[in-house]
Parts: sequence; structure tokens; C-alpha cells
Amino acid sequence: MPRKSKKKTQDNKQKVSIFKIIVYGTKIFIKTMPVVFALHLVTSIISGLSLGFITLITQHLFDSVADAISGKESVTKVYLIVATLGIVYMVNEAIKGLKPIIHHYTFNYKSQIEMNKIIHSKLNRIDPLFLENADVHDEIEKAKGAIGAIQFIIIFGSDILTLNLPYFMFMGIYLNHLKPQFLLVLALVFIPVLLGQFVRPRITSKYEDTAAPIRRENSFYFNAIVDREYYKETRTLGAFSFFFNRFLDSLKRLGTEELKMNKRKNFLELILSLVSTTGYVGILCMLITALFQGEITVGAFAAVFFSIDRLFQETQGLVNFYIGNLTSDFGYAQNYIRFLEMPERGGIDATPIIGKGISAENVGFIYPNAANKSVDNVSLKIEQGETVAIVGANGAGKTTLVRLLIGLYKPTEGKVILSGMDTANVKAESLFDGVSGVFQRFQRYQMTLRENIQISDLDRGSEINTVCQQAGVNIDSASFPQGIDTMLSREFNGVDLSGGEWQRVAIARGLYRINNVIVLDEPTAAIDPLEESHIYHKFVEISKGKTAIIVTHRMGSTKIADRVVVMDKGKIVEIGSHDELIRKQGLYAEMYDTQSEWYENESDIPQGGIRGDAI
Ligand SMILES: Nc1ncnc2c1ncn2[C@@H]1O[C@H](COP(=O)(O)OP(=O)(O)OP(=O)(O)O)[C@@H](O)[C@H]1O
Repeated sequence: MPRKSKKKTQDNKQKVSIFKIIVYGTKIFIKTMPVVFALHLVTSIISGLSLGFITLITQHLFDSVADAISGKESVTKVYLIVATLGIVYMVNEAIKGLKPIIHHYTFNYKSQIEMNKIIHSKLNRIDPLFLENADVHDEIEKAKGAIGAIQFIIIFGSDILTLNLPYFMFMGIYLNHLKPQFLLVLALVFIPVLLGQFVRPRITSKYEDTAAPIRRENSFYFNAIVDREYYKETRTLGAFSFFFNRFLDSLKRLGTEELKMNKRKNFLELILSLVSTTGYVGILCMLITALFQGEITVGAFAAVFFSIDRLFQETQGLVNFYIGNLTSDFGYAQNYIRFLEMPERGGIDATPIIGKGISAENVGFIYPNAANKSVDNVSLKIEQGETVAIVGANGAGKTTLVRLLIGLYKPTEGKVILSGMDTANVKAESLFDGVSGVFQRFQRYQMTLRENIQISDLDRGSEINTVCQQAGVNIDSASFPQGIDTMLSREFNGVDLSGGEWQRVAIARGLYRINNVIVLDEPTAAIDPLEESHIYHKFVEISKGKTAIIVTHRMGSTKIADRVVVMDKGKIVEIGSHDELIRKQGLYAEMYDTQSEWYENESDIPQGGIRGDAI
């Protein structure tokens, strides 16, 4: 796995405003849990108001105690004020107790599920070609990691707006009323907040840019060591140390990056705390001076003294926890919005016109960052009801051409018309409606046999047995103890299938999907030649009347096709039926003869077989 440069997409990242994130997150919360969210806002407002009340009541309490001592006020009034203060404190504490429950509830999976849903539906809309780009996988990983950050921003951000901000405004008015100079110190308290807001997101965003690819690398190396898909090969090839060293190296790099970020963050926090504490000492000095000069009463002194303490605690909390986390979460959350704003494949809705087949006109295609075209000036018409086999050496462009023909990729030159739709300007959903494909790297879903096959439509259960039979999946009690409900994964107490059996399941899945165009891109390499021939003959039967494409390295399988397309270096070099191409004595005949000779003269076959190719 190549190491990626730190610079990567950093340069061309566009900023996402905090306002946009707040509006987006608030909509999600209102949509998924309106009542709990309203409760959260109401309790925050009550909490903010109660803090203001406590300041006013404290002033009255101290003034009336002083008056009661000098006989100007009744003691009963003092007790009444104490009782009021007690009630307000109790309300405030009750809300504090309730808040974690509300937060826990609001943090629950409803908003998380919604945001995950949004990521996945976005993934469905972005150009599949983007997924070939490693940077896009980093963006997806970062977007998923940003969900918690958005939840945090909305919950604690709304706390700031409904609780802290009204309280600070109240205190501002109150202090200004007592002595306008007190406001200067209050302003000094907020400077660190503003400073932090600018610096923190930069630190975390920079860290994320560097860490995301390393994290992906790290998990790849880890899987290469322990994953069932990899470990046999890594052990038998003696590659354990290679991957283990790479794993440790990436872990170290990840640790170094994290340390760098934490150092920067901690240094910033230290500076901010020093500025805040200086402000705290300053206001205390001003208060005492004002009291001695008779500018404020003892009650006002006590109220401000206690409130300033609370104000500083709230501000410190705001700076160190809320704003601290909020601003770094803002850095993370930007990734989510940025991902949602990634260009989509787009296009118009269209309905496939059955009977039109597929036509490619002067099609060229170059992968992003590739030097050469993988498909070059290809023109091909596949009629409805026709079966076409595509053959050619490794890297000839067969898979790329198939992806272009079914609209998975848009051509970079020329155009492809699939069932009457121009693949360059029709939505992916419309294009794939009625297309089914089984590819070389098919998936082995750790689910039941039924789910593995019915993945495209869970409602046509009765057809499972038919497609299994067509694809050669033999549902006997030895291989599938629970029949079609057998779990296909040993990790989940199910069974393990052989490579060939998995391929048959993948083919059954492709056949199950209702289709008008069907593609088999070399999905039979692990199936023995006799069984493969059986499957292909069935396939021809099933695909009668449909547009069918087979990509294969086994020249014998091409006999079932109406026409064979021979590719070389991205171009079509020959087209015709098997017999026509044999008569032509060109590249196809050469490839066919070479494979035939291998089979006719077994002694030529190298030990271990010939990569499974067979006539
Ligand atoms: N994601 C990619 N990015 C860049 N180049 C690619 C990518 N995928 C394939 N290619 C290149 O495009 C060319 C055609 O590849 P393609 O997979 O279409 O060939 P193929 O004939 O199907 O090969 P095979 O028989 O080995 O499956 C090759 O040179 C390959 O290296």
C-alpha cells in the first residue's frame, strides 16, 4: 500500500461555515427527536435564568442581613429570601441532574442513524469512479467520524445559546449598572475564548488531514496480519514480519502526529488559562476598591463576588470544555458537510427502453491520475438478445469497457447508450435499473445464503431455489445444514464455503436480480471447467432475449456467445463469432490455439496448473 503525501487534498479544501453546520445539525435533531430537543432547550433556558436570579437574590440577602443586624429590616424577610434562594438553587441543581439524562437521550442513536443514512445515500449518489480514489475513502472515514462532533456542536452549542449567553448578557447588564469599568474585566475574560476559537479548529483539522490516511494504512496492515482473507497468504509467503513492521511503523507515525497535536493544543490551553486567571484577579481588586470607596453596597459586593466566581467557572468551563471541544469538533464536523457537498454523479431520471441494447460510439476512458487510456476509441453495438464475450490479455481493458457499457463509469470520450439512455447524463439509479452484474472481485457477505442472494430484493423468496439451481449452488444438508437460512460465515457460527461455492452464490445473486442487461465479468475462475461449462450453458438459456456480456479468460466459454470481442491495449482488435475468428487466424485464434495446446499436451502444463484456464 503506497504511503500518501501529507499535502494531498489539503490545498483545495473549501471552508464550511459554523452557521451551516449548526443549521444542518439542528434540522437533524428537530427531525429525529423534536420533543427531547425542545425539553433540552427549555431546561437550558430555565437554568440560565436561575443563575441570574441567584445573583439578584444574593445581593438582596446580604443587604437585608446587614439591615436586619442594624435593626432596619425584619429577620423574617431574611428567612424568606433564604427560602427563595434555596428554591432557585434546587431548581438549578435538579436541571443539572436532568441534563445528563437528556444529553444521553439526545445523543442516542436516532440522530446518529439519520446521519449515517445520509452518508450512505450520498455514497450511492457520488460518481463510482471517485471510489477508485484513496483520498475519497479518507473523506468518507472523516465524515463518519464527524457525526459525534455534529451531535456535540448542537447539544452543547445550544446550551451556550440558551444558557450561557443569556447568563453572560444578564451579568454584563448587571455589572455595567454597578460600575461600567467592571465590563472591561469581563471582556478580558472572553478574549481567550475568541483566541481559542480561531486556533483550535486549525490544529485538529490539520491533524485529521494527516492522521486519516495513516489510520487507514494502519487498519489495512492489521487486517493483513489477522484477517481470515489475508492471514493464510501472509503466513505462507512469510510476509508476517513485513506487515507487522509496517503496522508498527504506521502506529508510531499516528502516535507522533497525535502527540504533536496534543502539544499544540495544551500549549494553547495554558496561555488561555493564564489570561483568564489574570482577569479574575483584576476584577477582585476592582471590587474591593469599589466597596471601600462606597461605590457599591455589601450586598452588591457579595453578589458580584459569588457571581464572578460562578462567572469565571462558567467561562473557564466554556473555554476549556464547551468552546474547546466545540471548536475542535467544528474542525471535524466540516468534514461531514464537505463530504455531503462532494460532486454527485447527477443526471436526469430516465426509463430504460427494453430492446435498445447497448451501443458505444468512439468511447475512450482514462482513470484519474493514470497516464494512458484504458479504453481507446471503442465502437460497439450489442443488440438486445445478444450474448457477447469479451476476451483479451490481462490489462487489455475488458473490465473497464464493461463498466463503461453498464454506465458504472462515464466515458471520457465518445458516448455510451444503454437501453436508450446516454450514460453521461442519466442518473445512476435509472441506468442500473434492470442491470445485473457479477464481477471478478465479488463479495462474500457474512450473512445467510438467502440474504446473500436476495440482497437486491427481499420479497421474491420463491425464486431462490431456481437461481441456485441455475448457478449450480447445491443446497444439500452437508454444505448448508440450515438450507437457505444457513449462515455463510464461521465467525457467526455458520459454515465456510469453498472459493468455487462462493462464486456460484455470487452468480446466483446476479441471476436473482431482475435484469435486462446482465454481465458476468470472469466470475467463474474458481469453478472447475465442467461445472463452468454447465453454468455458462444455463446462463445462455436464462439470458435469452436479454443483453448479456461475459468477460472470460477461458477461450472455450466464448463458444456460447453470439459474438466475441477481442481487446488489446484498450482497443477492440477483432469482432466475430468463434468460428469466424478462428478462420481469421488473428489474435483470437492464437489465444485459442495456445490454450488448446496446453490441454492437449498435459506434460506442458506447469506443476500447480495453468491459472485455472480451460477450454
Ligand atoms: N482504478 C484504476 N486506476 C488506474 N488505472 C486502472 C485502474 N483500474 C484499471 N486500471 C488500468 O486500466 C487498464 C485496463 O484494466 P482492466 O482491469 O480494464 O483490464 P482487464 O482486461 O479487465 O484485465 P484483467 O484481465 O487482468 O482483469 C490496465 O492497464 C489497468 O492497470
